[in-house]
Amino acid sequence: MCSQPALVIDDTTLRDGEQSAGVAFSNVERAAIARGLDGLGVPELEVGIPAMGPEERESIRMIAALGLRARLLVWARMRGDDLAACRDLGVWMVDLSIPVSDQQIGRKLGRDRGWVLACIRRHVAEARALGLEVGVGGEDASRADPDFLCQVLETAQAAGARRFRFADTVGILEPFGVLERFRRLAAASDLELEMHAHDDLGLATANTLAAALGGATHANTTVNGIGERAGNAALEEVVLALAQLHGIDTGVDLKAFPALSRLVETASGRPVHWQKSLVGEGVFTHEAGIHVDGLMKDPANYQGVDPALLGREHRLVLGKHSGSGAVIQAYARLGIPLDRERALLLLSRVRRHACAHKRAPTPSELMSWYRALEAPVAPTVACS
Ligand SMILES: CC(=O)SCCNC(=O)CCNC(=O)[C@H](O)C(C)(C)COP(=O)(O)OP(=O)(O)OC[C@H]1O[C@@H](n2cnc3c(N)ncnc32)[C@H](O)[C@@H]1OP(=O)(O)O
Ligand SMILES: O=C(O)CCC(=O)C(=O)O
Repeated sequence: MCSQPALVIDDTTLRDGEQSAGVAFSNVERAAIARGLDGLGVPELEVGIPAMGPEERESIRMIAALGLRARLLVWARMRGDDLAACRDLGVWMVDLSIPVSDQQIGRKLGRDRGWVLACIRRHVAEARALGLEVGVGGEDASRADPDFLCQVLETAQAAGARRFRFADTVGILEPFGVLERFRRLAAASDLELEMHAHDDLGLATANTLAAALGGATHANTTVNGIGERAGNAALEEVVLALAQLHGIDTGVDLKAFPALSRLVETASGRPVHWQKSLVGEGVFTHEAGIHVDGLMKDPANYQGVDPALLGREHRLVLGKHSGSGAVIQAYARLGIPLDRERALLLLSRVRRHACAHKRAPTPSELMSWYRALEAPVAPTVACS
């Protein structure tokens, strides 16, 4: 029997990720993304919203028929019609979502806390009767009264839920507050606890890590961090940071991640920034002379993250900030040994080129500068 990883990734690229404004995956893309995630060993996938209609339900059925190893979840509002739409889809679990902050209970639904608890009692039991595992999605949990949140968890557990999803719906938490909140919830309940973080303040990954330290058993992620507004916690960041910083295993192997990242980038039409951590094209590319010198002596000098974990490698390029060592190395790769004097002459050529063109020189440009340097100087013809 497989043992459960120390923290279970429940990736929501196909639900919250697709909620990113303007994104709509085709069924072919949805299947490819699901397969890609499954291939990395992501154990849970949230794959859609059945209440959206027959096309969405068909797409969910199609993913369920792929025979993936991952357990599949769907998202639903906590109401009878949404739940009815979750029948016979071949999924394992439903996340029944209900607002838990007074703000949203009152100003979005026009209800009160008692109504929320009554809904949980009723609909969790109904979902269980349909043969579904149930997570209660606490929408806007970050703005909820902590005492009420404990009541929600107690009610959810008594009604037969196995999990509570803590949603920082508007992305306003910071790691210290998350740690405190999860410690309290973990002490108050036996439910699985899932963190759902948004990146409005650039803290989604940090908050997910804090939740893990505070007792979260599950975490929502998306590929490249796509999702509502500023997006969700990025799968690649959460997996790698949990492992590297806290020794927390998710069972997810990122060596093939760049291909999935590119697939989601293309299918979503949301370009990955050149400097986006771990997957950006430039994040293992080095130009500055001191860094390149240090890396050539020992990668550990300037390596915080091993690119091999993502199936990538360091790339050294020449530019305005290069040093002579990098020039010697670049010419050595072209089969040309350089002494330091020539390297310095060519370095000034490299710098002029970088300032004029804002890019690294090509091998043929390097060759032509070298040839110009080596060309015999034409004799000066004296004018009579
Ligand atoms: C924070 C999150 O990310 S939650 C997930 C959000 N995702 C989406 O909205 C994407 C998919 N959504 C949809 O396809 C549609 O919005 C649907 C099918 C869910 C609902 O469509 P419609 O019935 O036309 O309603 P519409 O979207 O205009 O408004 C949402 C309704 O849901 C209600 N609602 C919102 N959350 C909940 C909840 N957790 N439980 C019960 N009702 C809820 C709202 O009060 C509103 O109802 P009202 O019209 O009676 O005031
Ligand atoms: O209630 C949930 O399941 C979480 C919904 C969500 O995506 C959010 O609140 O950001």
